[in-house]
Amino acid sequence: MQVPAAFQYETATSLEQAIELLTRYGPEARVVAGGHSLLPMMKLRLAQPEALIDINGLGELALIRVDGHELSVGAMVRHAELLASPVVGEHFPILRDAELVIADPLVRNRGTVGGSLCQADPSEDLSAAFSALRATLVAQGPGGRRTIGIREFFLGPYETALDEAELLVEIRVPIRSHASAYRKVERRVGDWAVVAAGAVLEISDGVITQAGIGLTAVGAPQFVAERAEDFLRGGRPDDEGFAEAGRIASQECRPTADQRGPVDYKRHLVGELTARALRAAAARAQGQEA
Ligand SMILES: Cc1cc2nc3c(=O)[nH]c(=O)nc-3n(C[C@H](O)[C@H](O)[C@H](O)COP(=O)(O)OP(=O)(O)OC[C@H]3O[C@@H](n4cnc5c(N)ncnc54)[C@H](O)[C@@H]3O)c2cc1C
Repeated sequence: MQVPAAFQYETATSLEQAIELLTRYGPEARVVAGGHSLLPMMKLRLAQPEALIDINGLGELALIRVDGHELSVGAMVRHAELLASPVVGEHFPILRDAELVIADPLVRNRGTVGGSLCQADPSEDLSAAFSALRATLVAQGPGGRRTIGIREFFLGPYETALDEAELLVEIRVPIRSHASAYRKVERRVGDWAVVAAGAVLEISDGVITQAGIGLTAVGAPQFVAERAEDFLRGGRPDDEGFAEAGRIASQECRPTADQRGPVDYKRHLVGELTARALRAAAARAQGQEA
């Protein structure tokens, strides 16, 4: 049986206390949220924190709110809560689509939105979905609060822009007129993505004024396909343009061969899923369910 190395365990009762504990224990301390990523890594001894700071008691981080014209998702919101949220379903179908295919109900009941982003796993679905939405992340540390654009948050696999004693507090996304969708291929239900693509479209007078394309599991820098986004902006939302955007996305990502498939297959999936997500988003913009 795999067991983690010994560690100190602390329960934070406030955000301030969590930051104080992180500061006191230093670089060898980690916060634990749902524990679904961290604990398996500890059991495999890939992570050996000297102290775990449990933030499950921080109810202030577990809210989904509409704040002015923005959706605010607390870092401790569970996957299942994001999936069940009516405001998320109405304004951000890309998040609902993604949550429907993340793991299984056991993981979704416990795993958190903040933990998913902070883990920065290259195959994480929410990282791609929130990157397509150009979300803003709010972090808090000993020096106070700061905001980080999600496209500056991911520094590389398992690496983020958070400072040592900083916590991710909330994720903010403007509620504006846009349409979105997420499409994933997995080997079996509940598995990590072979490839997944998310699309966000803002359309005005029949022209695309802004586009977001998020990709996961294919080494796309910051989980996005920027050249495909540039191509779409200013064009018409039609099948031909979507297929070309998919082709560009398939060229700009950097998949590697693994047990989920060879590089060519993954590039093909990127093209296909990007086009499908764009078509589904465009259909939703016209009030059709996709
Ligand atoms: C069987 C299984 C299947 C899965 N399938 C999928 C899938 O299909 N798609 C997918 O996207 N994901 C999948 N996951 C991953 C799952 O989404 C994540 O494990 C989980 O949501 C991470 O959140 P957590 O709350 O469990 O994080 P934890 O494991 O508690 O933490 C992860 C990391 O983030 C840090 N952290 C957590 N919260 C904060 C915070 N607020 N501020 C700063 N740092 C923080 C921790 O210190 C740790 O380093 C799967 C996981 C499992 C176990």
